[in-house]
Parts: sequence; structure tokens; C-alpha cells
Amino acid sequence: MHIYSIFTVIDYVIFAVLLAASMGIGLYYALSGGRQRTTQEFLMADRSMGCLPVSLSLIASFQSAVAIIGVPAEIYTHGTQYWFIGCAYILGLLIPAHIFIPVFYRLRVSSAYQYLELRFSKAVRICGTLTFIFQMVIYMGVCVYTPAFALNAVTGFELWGTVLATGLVCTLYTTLGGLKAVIWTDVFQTVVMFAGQLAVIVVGVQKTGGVADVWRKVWEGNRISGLDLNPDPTERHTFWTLGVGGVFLMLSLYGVNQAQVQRYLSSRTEKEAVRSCYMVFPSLQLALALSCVMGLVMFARYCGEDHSDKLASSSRDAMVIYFVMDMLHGLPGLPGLFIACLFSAALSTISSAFNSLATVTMEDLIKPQYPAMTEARATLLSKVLAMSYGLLCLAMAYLTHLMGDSVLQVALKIFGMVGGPILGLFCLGMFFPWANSIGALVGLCVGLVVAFWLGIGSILTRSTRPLPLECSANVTIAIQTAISLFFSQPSGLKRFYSLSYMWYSGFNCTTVILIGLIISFLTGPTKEEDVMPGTLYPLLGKLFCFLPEHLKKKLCCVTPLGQTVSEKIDLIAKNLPLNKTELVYFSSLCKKFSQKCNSATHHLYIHI
Ligand SMILES: O=C(O)CCCC[C@@H]1SC[C@@H]2NC(=O)N[C@@H]21
Ligand code: NA
Repeated sequence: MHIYSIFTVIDYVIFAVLLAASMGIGLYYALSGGRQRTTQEFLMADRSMGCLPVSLSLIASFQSAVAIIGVPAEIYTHGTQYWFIGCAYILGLLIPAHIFIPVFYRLRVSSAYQYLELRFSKAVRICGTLTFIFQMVIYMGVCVYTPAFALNAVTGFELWGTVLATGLVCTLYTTLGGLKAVIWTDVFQTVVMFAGQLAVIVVGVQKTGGVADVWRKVWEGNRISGLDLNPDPTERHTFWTLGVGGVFLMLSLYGVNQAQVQRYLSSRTEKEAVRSCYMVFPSLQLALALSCVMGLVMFARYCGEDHSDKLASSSRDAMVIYFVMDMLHGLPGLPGLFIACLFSAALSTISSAFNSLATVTMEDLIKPQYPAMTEARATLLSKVLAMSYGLLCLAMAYLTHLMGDSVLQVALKIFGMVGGPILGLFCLGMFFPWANSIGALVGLCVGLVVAFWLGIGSILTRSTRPLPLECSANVTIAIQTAISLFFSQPSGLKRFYSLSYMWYSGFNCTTVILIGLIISFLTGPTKEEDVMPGTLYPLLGKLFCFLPEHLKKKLCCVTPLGQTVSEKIDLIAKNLPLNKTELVYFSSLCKKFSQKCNSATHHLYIHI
């Protein structure tokens, strides 16, 4: 039984226009520019992108329907504690901007996992790539499934037909238009996403009696959580699990995830890439604020009642759609706008995932095996891969159907369980020169095993206790908390399983680094001079900058960060005994040289 069949023709038109616009952008990039004939264009957008589209595309990659639906459900059930994840965005973006981007950008890699071969070995690169593929395929399944399932639960909007339509449109424009199409559709879809959420908030506040009324109800309903500094790591959401554990989550996404690294590398210069990372911060805070406020307005609207009886599913996620349709029905076009917002969020994430999966499969798994492959065949194969990943993710959507739990929790657990160990692998390589490839391999494997042991263990023994829904329930909460404190405090393994999922990224990253270092020292640590230049970041040197030079030498990693080729040429040019005319001749010589080399050195220019 479905509550609302409120979709008027105009709503379907708006949804169709969204899909058509995305297709249009994809076709435009398939027929313009280099017409997607080379992998440099198809996978790297010719490294010609500006910081604005890149920054909006960076947001879109990991802001899908999961956040649009899952965050309001989270705020409605547990209060605004989740909002503190915004504190993790500061370090979570500064570290990628000043550590990961320079290393990746100056190595001129196309995929993040090429770094692993340069620093360790081909085996480490392949394991890193396969882990990434595993993570993104499951995550894509959640992203395709979420909007279709939520809509079907409330509005009877055709479920699998929607999943199919979304998946096919997305596969088509990603396959036709490559990274340029994906980035520009992400820009368009991010705007639609913000518009849809804003519409729900404006109408919702207006229908719930205005801002003052909403504030009073959420305040009385104890939904405005204070700063919870409880150090207990098994406490689901505290300032520490969100603000500190969240930093590791952000690093695994915005620091080393291929979908984001590819965007940094598609920027026209390193400065543009760093600038796009900075520009992500305000938009990410806005996205977080919009979804948290939506959850508060929803609480103000229903604080006491529980409508799950009326819905086809008892999950709070479906409740969010019920709230939206309750607010927007009778306003023709707005339900269609929200549907467009939901699917824009989903499409922009799925297309980024497809494109990054096709890139790593080509760059890390196929090209190294078939170096003689022609450009045309390689590009064709990339397109076939994008199509096959599209179909695979439809299958994963069905798997999500079986996962239960809140979609936000599922997505964040996947990032923690799989993204965390990958982050550990890169940190091991960049910050610890002694790490060798055996250590890296064993560290990654042990990290993944421990991550899945913890993740699955927590699912089997879970007992999240949502706050009571009554509006003014201060007394019962106090009693309930006292009771839970008295009975809880599980010990031993159960305590291990009850580690907050927001610590998974940090915990698994640390496991990989520790195991990796132990194994490296046991099997003969790498000497600093044997490490490929440009693959180390002198983090320890910077952290212990107060130490005397000889000790830092002992601690190693005082090597300066890899210089760009142009910096090296400048250095040479300055030291050469050349006069002005000879310098000009030298620079024209370098330009000819760089045109002959492959694009890897195409920014070989000289400042005179
Ligand atoms: O929305 C999704 O698809 C995944 C859930 C959010 C992923 C993390 S949470 C912190 C960071 N901020 C975002 O908007 N996305 C990532
Ligand atoms: Na998205």
C-alpha cells in the first residue's frame, strides 16, 4: 500500500529532463573536442580542467542519495551529534591538499595505484587496485539501490525500472563522454541536489509553523546534541569518533581514492588541483548543513508519532521520503524536483565510480599486461569496461536489498572496512621509507582480514539503541541512559565488536601501517636511497623538526618532496653558465624535447 501517488505529469517531466540533460552533456563531450579518441582524454580529461568544475565534481563523487536520505534519518533518530563530522573536513581536506596531491601530481600518474608500483612493486599495485575495485563495486550497489528503494517504499515509483533507467543512462553518458562528461554532469547534478534539499527545507519550515516553532520542538525533543567529549571508543557518535575518526574517513576518500585522485590529476596545474581541494570545504559544509537541517525539520514535524506502520518498510530512510512527499505534495513540480535531486546525487556518484573503475582496470590491470595495445583499442576497451561495471553494479544493488541497516551506516562501514586499509597502504608508502613491498602486501592483507572480522562481528552482535521519539522526554532519556550504563560495558571480544564504526577507517589504517612496518623490519627494511625519488613525503622529518639534523638523518625521510620537472630544469638553467640568448635557445630546445617525449613531461616549460 503506497501513501502517495502524487506524481503529476510535470513531476515526471522534470525527472525526464534531468536524465536527458545528463545524456546531452555526455553526448556533447562524445562529439566535441578530441571526441574521446584517446585514453588521456577519455580517462584524464586531457588534464585540462579548471578548479571550479573539479571541486563540484569532487563533492558529487561522495555525496549521493545515501547522504540525502541517510543523514536526515540519522539526525531524526539520534540528534545532531553527526554534524560534528564537519570538524573532520578541515584536516580531512588540508592533508590531501598538501601531502597527497603534490605527491600524486608530481609523479604524473594516471591512477593512484601506479604510485604503489613506483614505491613498492607491481604486486602491491595489483592488490591495491583489486581492493579499490571491490570497495567501489559494493558502494555503487548501495548508491543505485538507495533512491529506487526509498521511492518505491513510499510512492510506488517503479523500483527496478528506475534502477535500470538510472543505471543505463549513467552507463551511456559515462561511456560516451568520458571524464569530461562525468565532471560536467557532476557540476549540473550538484546544483540540482542542493536545490532539491533547499526546497524541502523551505517548504518544511513553512508548513511546520516557522523557524521559531521548529527550533523549540527540536530543542525540547533533545535533538540538539551538545559537544559529547566521551572518550569511550565504543560510543557510536561522539566528537572524537566523528571529528577525529572522521578525518581518517575523509583521507581515505579525498586523499587516496582513485575517483578523487583522478579529478586532482585532471586539473591543468598542481595549484588548480590544490585550489579545487580548498573549494570543496565550503560546499561540503553546505551539503552537511542542508541534510542535517532537513532531519531537524522532519523531527519538528513528526517528533512524537512514528509513521513506519504506514510504510512498506520500517527503516527511517523510507521515513525521510515520506516526510518529503508529505511536505511537497500539492505543489506541482516540487516532488519531481526532489526526485531529480535524489537521482542527481546517485548519478553523479555512480558515474564517478564507473569512470574510476574503468581507469584503474585499464591503467593498472590491462595496459601493463598488453603494452603494445593501440590507443583506439585501449579506448574502446575502456568503454566496454564502463558498460560492464554498470551492469555489475545493478547486480550489487540487489545485494544491498539484503543488507538491511541504515544506508548511511552501510556506506560508512564499507569506507571504513575497505577504504581504511587502502589509506594505510598509501601512508605506509609515503611516510615510512623503511617499508618494503612484502610488508605492504602482508599489511594490506592482515588489515583487510581484521577489518572484515571487526565489521562482520559488529553486524552479528549489534545493538544500537536509538533515542526515544517523544518530544519532551528528558526524564525517560536520563533513566534509559542510567539503565544502559548499568547493564552495558561489554568486555573482551564483544567490546572489540562494539567499536564505533566511525573508528574503522583509523583503526584499519593503523593496523596496516603497524603490520607493514613490523614485517618490513623483519624482512630487511628498505634503505632511503633505494626508494624511488618523489614517492616519499618527509612527514616524520616535519613532525620531529625540532630534532637535531643527524638524528633526523637517522630517522631518515628528510629528502625534499619530489620537485616538478620544470623546477628541476629551472635549477639546471640557473646554474648553467648561459647568457640571455643562450637561455632562450636552451628553453626552445627543451620545448622541442618535451614535444618529442610523451605527455608525461608536457609541462616541461622554463620560467625565464
Ligand atoms: O553519500 C554517500 O554516498 C556516502 C555517505 C557520505 C560519505 C562521506 S561522509 C563524510 C564525507 N562527506 C560527504 O559528503 N561524503 C563523505
Ligand atoms: Na553524488
